[in-house]
This record gives sequence, C-alpha cells and structure tokens, in this order.
Amino acid sequence: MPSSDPDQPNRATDSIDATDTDPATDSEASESSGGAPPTRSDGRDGVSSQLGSVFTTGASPRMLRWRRKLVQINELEPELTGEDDVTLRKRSLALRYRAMSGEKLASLLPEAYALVREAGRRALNMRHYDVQMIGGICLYEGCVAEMQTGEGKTLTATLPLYLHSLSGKGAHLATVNDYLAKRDAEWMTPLFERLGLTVGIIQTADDQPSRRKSYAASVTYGTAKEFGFDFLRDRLLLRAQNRLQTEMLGDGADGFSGSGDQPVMRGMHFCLVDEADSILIDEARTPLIIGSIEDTVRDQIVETYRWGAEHAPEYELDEHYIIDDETKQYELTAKGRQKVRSIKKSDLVRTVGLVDLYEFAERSIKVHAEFLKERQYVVRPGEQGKPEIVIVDEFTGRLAEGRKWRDGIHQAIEAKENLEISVPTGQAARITIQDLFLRYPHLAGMTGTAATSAREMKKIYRTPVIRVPTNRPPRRVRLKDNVMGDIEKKFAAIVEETVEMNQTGRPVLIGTRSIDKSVRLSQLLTERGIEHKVLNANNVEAEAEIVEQAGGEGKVTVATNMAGRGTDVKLAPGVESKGGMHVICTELHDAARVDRQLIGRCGRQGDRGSYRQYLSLDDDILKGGFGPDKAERLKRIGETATGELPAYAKLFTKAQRKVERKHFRDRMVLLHHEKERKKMQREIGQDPYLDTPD
Ligand SMILES: Nc1ncnc2c1ncn2[C@@H]1O[C@H](COP(=O)(O)OP(=O)(O)OP(=O)(O)O)[C@@H](O)[C@H]1O
Repeated sequence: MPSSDPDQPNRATDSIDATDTDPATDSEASESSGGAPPTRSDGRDGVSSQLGSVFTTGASPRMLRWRRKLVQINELEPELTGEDDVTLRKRSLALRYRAMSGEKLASLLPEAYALVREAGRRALNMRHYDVQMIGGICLYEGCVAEMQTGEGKTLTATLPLYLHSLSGKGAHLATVNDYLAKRDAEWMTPLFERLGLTVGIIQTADDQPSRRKSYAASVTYGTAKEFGFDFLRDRLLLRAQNRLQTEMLGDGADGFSGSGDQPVMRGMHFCLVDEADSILIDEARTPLIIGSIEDTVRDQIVETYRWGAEHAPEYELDEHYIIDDETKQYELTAKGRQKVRSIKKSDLVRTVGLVDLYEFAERSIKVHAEFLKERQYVVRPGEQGKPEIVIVDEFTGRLAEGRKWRDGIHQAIEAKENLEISVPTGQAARITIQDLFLRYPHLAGMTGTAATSAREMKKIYRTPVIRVPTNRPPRRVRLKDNVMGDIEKKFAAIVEETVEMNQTGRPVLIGTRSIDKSVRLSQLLTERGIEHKVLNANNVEAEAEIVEQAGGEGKVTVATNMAGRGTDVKLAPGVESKGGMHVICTELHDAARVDRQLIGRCGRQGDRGSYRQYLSLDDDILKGGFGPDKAERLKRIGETATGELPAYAKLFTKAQRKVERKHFRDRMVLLHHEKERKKMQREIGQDPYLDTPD
C-alpha cells in the first residue's frame, strides 16, 4: 500500500497518546510490583490474575480495550482445544480468505490469536501466557513492547506475524544477527506450519533465488541489515529496468511488467523488530551502502577499456566509423561493427554485451583521434608516485588539477596511456537503518529495555513503548551501588565480591564496557585463582553457547555487555535455591538500557537473582556528562579517597542522563538533515536512495 508520503507511512496505530511507560520512572519500581503468583486464570473472566493487577482502577482505556480482546481470545480456547489439526488449519485458511477479501485484521485478531496459541500448545508445547497475548496485541497495534528478558519474546512474536501474514503481503521479523534469525525461525516453524504458513529465513550468504523464495514465504526472519540491502538491490534492479519512475511508487511492490530479473522482496508491509532498542535507536544512523560496481564487473570494465584502446588505431574514418557533423559523435559503420565482432577478445571482454562493446570501441576511437597528450592532457606522477592524467584547460592552458572527463572518456585515455584505470566504485545506493524501518507501513518492536528510549521511539517511529507485565513476579534484588575512588580500587572490590559469590556456588556474570577492561578483570581473576570465561563480540555462535551455560553452579563469566545478546541464560538445577545468578555491572554505559540489558540476565522468569552496580570517580561517563574539567576534578578526589563513597552515587545517573540527551539530540539532527535531503532530491526528480552523493 503506497502511502502519500513514503517516508511517513500511515501506521496501524490508534491514537497514540502519552506513552504508557514513563521514561523517568525508576525501572526497579515496576520490577518489585510483581503481583499474584503464576496462575493460568483467576476464574472470574478467564484472565490470569497476574494480569488482573494490571487492569485495576486507573488502567488506561487502551489497556482496558486490550483486556476485552484477551477475554474474547480466552473464550475461544475451549472450542479450539477440542478441534483436530485439520480443522485448525481450515480455520486458518478461512481467516486468510477473510483477510484477503478485505476484512479488517483487527476484527480477525481474537480468533487469529486463539489459533496461534493453540498451535503453539500443540506444536511446541508452549501455550502463550496471557501477558504474551497482551504483548501480541500491543505489537499488532504498532507499539514497542517492553518485555523483561526471558519472558518469551520469540513466542510472542508469532502472534502479530501470523495476523499480518494473513493479508498476503508478507510479515518480516528483524533480528540483530543471522544466528538469531535462523534459531528463532527454526524454533517457531512448527507452530506456523500447523496453521498452513510457510517460514523463510534470510542469511547473509544466500543468493538471489533463495532470498526471493524466503521473501515469498508467509513469514520471513532475517537481520535488519539484510532487509536493507535487499531493499537497495531491488531498487537498483528496478531502476536498471526502468521500472522505478518516481519515489511515489513506494517500495515498488505493485505493477511489475514481468520481464527480466524480478526483485527479491515483494514489498514491505509489516516488520517486527526484535531488540528494538539496539536496532531502532543504537543502529539508527548506520548507513547501509551498496557499491555501484562489484569486483568482477570492475575487472570486466577495465579489460574492455584496454581492449578498446589496443585496437583503436586500426579503425579507418569513413570506412569503419563516421563523425556526425552536428553532434560530433563517433559512430561505427556496418563494417566497423563487423570489425568489433571479429577482433580477438579475452574471456572477460567476450561476456560484455555487443551494444556496450560498440560504445567502448567508439569512445576509444574518439579518444585516439581527438585527445592528444601534451595538448588536451599531460601524464604526471600523482599521489604515491603513480602516473595519472591531468587535464589541460583549453582556455587558460593551465593544468586543471583534480578535474576529470566524464562519460568514460577519462578512463579511455588512461587505457590509451596504459595507466591504471580509475573505474569509480562510488555508492550506488544507500539507506540508513532508520529510513529503512520508516518505510514499513506497519512497524512494531520488542525489547527488554526500551523504557529509557520511549520518548525517542515515539518521536521518530511513532511507536509508543508499552511495558508488558511479567508472567511471574520478578524476584531480582538490587544490591546497594558501590562507588570507589578509581578503577583499580573498583576492580579489586569486584574481584572480592566475585570470590565471595563463587564460594557460595552462585554463578556470577560481570559486564564491562570495553574489551580491554574485560581483559584486565580477567587477569585479576586469574591472579586470585578464579576459573572463568571471557566473552567479547567475536564469535556469536560460540558466545551464545557460553552465555547459555553461564548459569551453571560456580560459573564466572566476564563479558562486554553486548556479548551473547538474545541468548537465554538457564540456571542449572540447585542454583536457584542458592540465590540464582549474581550480575556485576562494572561501569555505567552511555545508554541506561544497555545496563538494564545486562541486569536482565539474572532473575529471568521469576527466578531469584541479584545485581550490583560498581562505579568509580574516573569512569568515562562522568567525562561524557560533565565535560573534561569537572571529570578531572572528580578523578583527583578519587585518587586520594579510600573506601566506599556513597555520597557520589547520584552523580553518575545524572551524567548518564546528560549523555543520553546529547545522543538523542544528535539523532534528531540527523533525522532532520536526512528529511531535508530527501525532500530536496525528490523536488529535482532524484531518487534519494540511489542518487547518493559519493
Ligand atoms: N508460554 C510459554 N510456555 C512455556 N515456556 C515458555 C513460554 N514462553 C517462553 N517460554 C520459555 O522462556 C524462555 C525464554 O524465551 P525467549 O528466549 O523467547 O525469551 P526472550 O524474552 O527473548 O529473552 P531475551 O530478552 O533474553 O532474548 C524459553 O526457554 C522458552 O522456552
């Protein structure tokens, strides 16, 4: 559905009022407000008591509306449970038919969600909890659902993916890496298959035909990056085939003529972004760029220039070519074209199309006849001593440094002079992650830690952030922050705490801000004889495995905070009764949500767990927040101070807020500039994704 303004598509969200999550709220407050134990239903109206607490007086109209939907879904359950697999599938097909005939997805939601829940129960032995249904409804309505880590985002995602796929335009799930895309897709495939859906997985190494097949599936899992590159490649293809006329064609999904190569995507309809904070906020500015010329094509072009130059002296005026009096164009005669076809060619040149070869020959002949060394140009040593062509200005006779002839003339001269041929590699297409996701008419996100970026999400993507209650009351304990004078004292205290925890058998996870700090801590732990594993962002698959095992008895893991993201830390038997996992945060990050991500590794799904934040007066965050002068003063205080310094604790969160605000402003400025650039380009008839400045 092309929207009138391709950059501001109409979202499926209802009126987006104040966010339900207050970014300034102390996140811990909600963690302790657990409520009732995990029961399936409180027996009153089929809604679990866990949710009951959410819908008490003061609940927003939106929440009350969702609750009514949930009741409808739950009412369908007994009926569906009694039906066999074939009937379930038939129901699913009937829903698809209704959606394709134009019935509103919102009206199909209760039955669709009840079906997905039943399919999950049968195929995966996982019945969506009521809180997951609420998460699913919130995602369908175009929100970012903040669900605590370990609450089952993977299963929740199946709900909106299924519902949106019914309209037959595809539903995408964007993750942060190939590994997670594959793992989640394979995990959820049995559920989708029960309902007659197909699942596609995009991996970086996939070729075009297999990508096309994956996008043709009902639901497609892949990384944000691959979705972006496929969008760009398709757009380049459409332009090459003259099928992309104006930006107003939207994503080019409609009206293909059907000849030649086909794009791999069949449009961008709905995208659910996993780890939304990381993809939509942290990566927002990352540009995805496709070079205009691939290496093999480049080699082919270079060889064809050389082939042209080598044979140019053999062509005779009037016999092989003529010069148009008016346009001064060089044109091959029939005999000239015959000559082009018959002269010897290397394997690479032979693969060039004939029409192109004629053009190469004509250009080389023109250059041979008209462009004379020491007249129109000179050859001089350029950068790094390599000889290069410098144009002689025809009016002033001076050297025009840095200027180049266009339309391949410059390269043809380089070939004639046997110099290195400067085939441009420039950007052919470019899009930022932010722009990419703004192109989806329906966008939603899931994350464990969006509360701190709620304002930004809403402002940029118009996706309100909704905190979804946990299925089981969280029992994560925050231990008092520990402020030390400097990093050495801080690390020493961290090692002591690790030793103590280790003696009780509880697993410890230590998060650092950088790789070198994780290496330093690892050294100190080794000196104390503590066995441990170190993780940094090198091998995602191996890391996922280590993180998974980090919940073993007496395990110590040091990790940069991004390591092993999206992987479930499972507590080994017996660890829970010892107090669960203990997480040590060694420093504040620029974004509070990164800290919360680390904290979320413990106390998953109602498990016990604890964490402590360590800080020191020489932490980077102080410099980022208050500037070098104040940071230096604090550092000096820290150097002489001994013991804990609790009076300074508040300073750190203040600094973090300042840094967050600065990053936020930067991102808004980028958004503004990008918008202006695109507007300007459209006004002059350019494509903002393909006509990119080099
Ligand atoms: N409805 C359910 N019934 C039974 N088990 C469930 C259910 N939902 C989730 N789980 C289990 O909870 C665990 C965590 O699920 P998942 O990995 O999707 O969490 P997550 O929210 O994505 O966590 P993270 O933020 O770390 O990525 C899984 O082991 C899954 O099997």
